[in-house]
Amino acid sequence: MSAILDIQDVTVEYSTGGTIVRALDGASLAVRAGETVGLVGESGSGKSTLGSLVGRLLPGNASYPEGRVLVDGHDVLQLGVKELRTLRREQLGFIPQDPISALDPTMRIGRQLELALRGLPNDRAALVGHLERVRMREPERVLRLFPHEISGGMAQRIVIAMTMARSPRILIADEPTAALDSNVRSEVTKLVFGLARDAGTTVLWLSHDLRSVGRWCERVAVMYAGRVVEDGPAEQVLGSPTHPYTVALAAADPAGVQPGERIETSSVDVATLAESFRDDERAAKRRAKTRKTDAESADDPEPAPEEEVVAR
Ligand SMILES: Nc1ncnc2c1ncn2[C@@H]1O[C@H](COP(=O)(O)OP(=O)(O)OP(=O)(O)O)[C@@H](O)[C@H]1O
Repeated sequence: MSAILDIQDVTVEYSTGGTIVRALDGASLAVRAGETVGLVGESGSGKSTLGSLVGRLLPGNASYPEGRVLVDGHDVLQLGVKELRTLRREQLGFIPQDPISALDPTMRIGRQLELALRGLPNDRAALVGHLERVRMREPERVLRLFPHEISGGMAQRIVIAMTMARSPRILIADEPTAALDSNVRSEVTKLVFGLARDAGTTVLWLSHDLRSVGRWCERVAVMYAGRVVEDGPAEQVLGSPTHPYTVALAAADPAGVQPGERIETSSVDVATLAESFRDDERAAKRRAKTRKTDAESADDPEPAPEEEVVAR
């Protein structure tokens, strides 16, 4: 089966205060329709940048000089504004880490949900139905509330309801449970994967939590220094990691798999691991070189101004 999402050798650079940070450095990932892929990696490895790039939702200081991103064959980085908007609305769904910031603080939940459902049935009964799908208690009352009157868990359920209402072909969830209390995390995770399965939605789940990735994703891709360094079935990548970085990540993750449960680190040659890790660090430093730029330089590509963030 061909890929519904095909990220090919992409480079992304952020320009800040006269310096350039290379956040993606030849990242590639192909995902087939219906797959659930966990994208893991330490902070700063480029997960959010890769996720946002799929919808061309990067901030204005980002440029992408190399590579292609194909969503169902559409070349996202080359699309015109109108086509891009249509692609986002019809094919993509995003769930951010901080749900409150995704909601408009000045508008009641009901009105926001109604707007998110434009083009679909969005009468009162439909709105209540969407909140019930995300197991919201007292949905009628919640529709009348403002974002500051609800908890983070409720806000995330609302964002999930808005996102999944359109049954997106691809869902990009960027650490969607990281800001939630631990007691609601697994419930929200289960909810997202359940709705995605029912809709046949492909999931790209960005996370630090190897345990939850191992439980919910059939495939795992590991990012390091702006590229995907290991990719395969979850059992294989988490159970017998081959790249030294993946071994270290699995071993170091406190929320990850218990020793002896799935990750076997005892067979790793620590000296070899440390040496390859140093090699990786040196390579990463070279790649993610933070070089001085001349703000006036005509050679610097103008960062592509992004249009409005996709309506939620
Ligand atoms: N808007 C920005 N401006 C400048 N640099 C940025 C910007 N966003 C991200 N970066 C840099 O790009 C690199 C990759 O960041 P990114 O957020 O994609 O990584 P991540 O793996 O998602 O990290 P985290 O798990 O902490 O969210 C980092 O060096 C980060 O500091």
